[in-house]
Amino acid sequence: MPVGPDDALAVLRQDPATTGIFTDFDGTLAEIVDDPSAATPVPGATDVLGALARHHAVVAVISGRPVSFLARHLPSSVLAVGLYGLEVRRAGRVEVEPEAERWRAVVDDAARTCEAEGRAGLTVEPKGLSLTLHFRQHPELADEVASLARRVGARTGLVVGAARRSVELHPPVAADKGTALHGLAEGLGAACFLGDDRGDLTAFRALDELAAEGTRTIRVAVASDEAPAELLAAADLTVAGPSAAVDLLRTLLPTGS
Ligand SMILES: O=P(O)(O)OC[C@H]1O[C@H](O[C@H]2O[C@H](CO)[C@@H](O)[C@H](O)[C@H]2O)[C@H](O)[C@@H](O)[C@@H]1O
Repeated sequence: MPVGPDDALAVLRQDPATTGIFTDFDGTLAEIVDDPSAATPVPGATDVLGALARHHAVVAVISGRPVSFLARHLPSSVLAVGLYGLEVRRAGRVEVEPEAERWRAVVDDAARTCEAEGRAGLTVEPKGLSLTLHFRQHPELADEVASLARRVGARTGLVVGAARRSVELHPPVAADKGTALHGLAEGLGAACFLGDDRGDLTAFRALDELAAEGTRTIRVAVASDEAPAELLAAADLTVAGPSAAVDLLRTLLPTGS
């Protein structure tokens, strides 16, 4: 018999002390906005994450953003995993994937090249160990930005990935949202991940691996007209947007908290 949303989420409520809550940031906790620096969690997001962190084994935001950005928006009790797993803020300290560190100068150089060679309208977001090339406000630049990213990637060794109305360049290091989630959730009784974009698929796949190891898992997709079909197809549940994602998270709080 098919289970409804409430039944699916019940596995996340049974034992908070052995349950991990993992979520993406942009498009999941924050509405998508034109200016990347203006993104902010929707009302209630920060409070619910802080409340969940009081009861659950681990609550983490796993994002393409740097932890310096996430830290400004999240309570310190919430683990911030930045740059698709290259950075973690734990107990106020930032740990960086050692293999990625030597790419910092390469990323700086790539950001300068993109600023110099990109057409007016391209927004370059340097993030330390990776960078994002945004064309949300100029969709006509999409192909040109993709080709600039491929060119810079080929010259520098950085790996190109697509994101919502943007292209990203990452160090060729074996880290992504999936490896981050797997490392944090291993051994837990239950875990979920909420995400909206293709970069979140690795986290869904990590949940598949954890499920094979015995963890009860839930994948939540945040729908939008930019959501990849593969993400929606892989989800156990779909919510309409960030406010609905926060409503879902609120239902995971123990009664009376
Ligand atoms: O993993 P996430 O937390 O989803 O972060 C992914 C990227 O999100 C940001 O870009 C996206 O959101 C912007 C603000 O709404 C929007 O303008 C842009 O079009 C989206 O691609 C962020 O700027 C990137 O650094 C993150 O990697």
